[in-house]
Amino acid sequence: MNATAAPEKRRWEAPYAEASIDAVVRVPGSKSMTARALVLAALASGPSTIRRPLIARDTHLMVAGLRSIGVAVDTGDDDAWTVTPGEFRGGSSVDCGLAGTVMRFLPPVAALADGPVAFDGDPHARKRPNDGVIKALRGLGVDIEDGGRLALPFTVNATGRVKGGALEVDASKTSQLVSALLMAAPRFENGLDLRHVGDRPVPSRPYLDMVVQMLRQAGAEVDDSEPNRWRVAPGELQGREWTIEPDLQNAAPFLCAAVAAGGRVTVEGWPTETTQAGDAIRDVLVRLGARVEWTRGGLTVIGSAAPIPCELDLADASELTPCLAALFGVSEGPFAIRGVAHIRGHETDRVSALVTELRKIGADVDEFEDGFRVNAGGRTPGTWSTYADHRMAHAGAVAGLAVRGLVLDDVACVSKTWPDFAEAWEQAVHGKG
Ligand SMILES: O=C(O)C1=C[C@@H](OP(=O)(O)O)[C@@H](O)[C@H](O)C1
Ligand SMILES: C=C(OP(=O)(O)O)C(=O)O
Repeated sequence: MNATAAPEKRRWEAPYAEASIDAVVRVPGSKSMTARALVLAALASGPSTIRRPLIARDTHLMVAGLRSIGVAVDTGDDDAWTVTPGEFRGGSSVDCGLAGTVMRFLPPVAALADGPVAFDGDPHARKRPNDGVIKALRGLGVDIEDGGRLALPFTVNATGRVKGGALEVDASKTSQLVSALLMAAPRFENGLDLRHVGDRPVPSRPYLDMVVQMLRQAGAEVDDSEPNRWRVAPGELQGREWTIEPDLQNAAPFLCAAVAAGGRVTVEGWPTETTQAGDAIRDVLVRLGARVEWTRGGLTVIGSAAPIPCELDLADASELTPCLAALFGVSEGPFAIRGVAHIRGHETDRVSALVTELRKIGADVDEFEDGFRVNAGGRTPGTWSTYADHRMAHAGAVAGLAVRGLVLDDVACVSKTWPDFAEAWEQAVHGKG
């Protein structure tokens, strides 16, 4: 199997919860930390080791992209990848798949190569917003050929140097624009003084804490003391050893299962301190009435009889939207999720996709520009479409716990961040996890 290719579709009947759940789950490494560790390692002046990396399509695409511009990445040991940086080569091409991290993080790195680097991706990747990255690099003096599309496919006509300096961007469509520029900034001649000037705030802000923390760990000087402004001094990044935390976004559907089906779910190795946005699921589940406890094995959630109605603003943790929407879609309600207009630009238009699928299972749902309200849940069986989006598959799995006979039209899309998700889910629902 080609680990970077879009997977062949696979239908899957989501397991129905005949009884309450009692599972212990080990989730793979964080996509966002693995992506940042790879990029920072490539930009460093010496070799790095990445322990417990996420092994999935998005991180394989990142590795392949880095290799194509001349970075040596050894992925022979699943528990420790090693990265040996080199001069960035032009005359190469990068497949972004459907990975936001690849299509945003690699163009500023490629701008430091000695010639053109071409970027393209899956059909839907061409529809995801990338005007921010293209405009920002142009603002820094980098030539980009995009046929006027301001989106994939495009070519970065790199000359080996980026001047850097002051730059204003509108990062309201994706926080990844800021992360991308900050990581490459120490290698810009004048560093970077970046300001977000959009009308709407930057979404998914914990990811900015993550990038700043990881940059500092690699030896960069970063000043983020002013809101919406980040200053990065020019300088060398150090190679180092990175240890990747478990992915809390991917843990969230399992924790939601304890509420949807009743019972208890423990996620092993939950970090007590983290910059991961997915950590917000703990507070959300408490608000819904679940018990959330630290246990020696990790974090345990014990589901309540029925989730307590509420309205959530998930602007900072919007990847939780699909699995929570599914939980709400099979519960009494009402529940609302707001502040997530930007997820219309994720792997699919998630607001529209969730509203469509929840209505198919019989839920009464109102759609807003920035979210939706589930007035009452439903339990009608049928086909749940996943739109090539891993988190729509996670959502279908959560809904399927309560809807007997719910069939996902494709579960293979989970390969983006967790190729074995369906097996782990079946194990959690049917057997002792
Ligand atoms: O920087 C990152 O690793 C990510 C930032 C977020 O992107 P958006 O700001 O586009 O939501 C998040 O949704 C994505 O899955 C990962
Ligand atoms: C939005 C997501 O991914 P990406 O990194 O492709 O933006 C996601 O994983 O939910």
